[in-house]
Amino acid sequence: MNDFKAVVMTPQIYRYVREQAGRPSAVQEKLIARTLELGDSAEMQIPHEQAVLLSLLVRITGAQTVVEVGTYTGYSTLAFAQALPPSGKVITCDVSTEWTSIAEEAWQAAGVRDRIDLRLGAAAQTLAEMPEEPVIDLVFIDADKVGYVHYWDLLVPRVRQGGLLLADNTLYYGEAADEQPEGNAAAIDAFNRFVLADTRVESVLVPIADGLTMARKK
Ligand SMILES: C[S@@+](CC[C@H](N)C(=O)[O-])C[C@H]1O[C@@H](n2cnc3c(N)ncnc32)[C@H](O)[C@@H]1O
Repeated sequence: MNDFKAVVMTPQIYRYVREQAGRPSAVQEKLIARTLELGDSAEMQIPHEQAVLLSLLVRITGAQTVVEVGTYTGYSTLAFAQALPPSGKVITCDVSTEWTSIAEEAWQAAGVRDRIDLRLGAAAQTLAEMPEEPVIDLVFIDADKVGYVHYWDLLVPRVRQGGLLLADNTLYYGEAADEQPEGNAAAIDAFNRFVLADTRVESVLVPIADGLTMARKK
């Protein structure tokens, strides 16, 4: 077995990867453009190929109930909602009315607003207030990096057996792999170690976009 079997990403290879994900819809194009107008924060939006993966995961797992931590302008929420059956629901948590009002316009335009339950407030409190029954099919953690371990601990008991947990930015620009990561990269490295040691799940870190940890609850 090769010790090193990975493609080192270049702009040309990345363009090729993006082409394989197909084109964003008109609503997605508009949301990407509107988000870019926000300036630096736009880098928080997941790339389109990752949104395609999130939609596929909803369809493959047959998820009905999705919980997302970190809405921003709603690109990932939209990917979940569009893949859900009409009876499905995405509960999405954020603290920003400015960013989520942009999201709400896009969800409305895509005709999926009624599948989305936006909860404004600190995610730790929002999640703690959810019933403790294991009814969630899929979770996506994509908010403040120092909160990941706590969000994970609040969510694992609420996910059904066989359910899927996803966490974004688990490479953190590659800095999580530094010998002595700092700041958010250190928080992500601590999260990655926590997940690896968590006997409630089986997991893998997939090097798509900024790194996506995927875990199945045992
Ligand atoms: C990386 S962005 C989410 C990107 C989004 N998933 C997308 O695809 O466009 C992180 C979001 O987490 C939110 N956030 C940060 N700290 C939070 C907290 N304590 N509780 C809830 N949301 C928080 C921010 O307001 C921001 O919108």
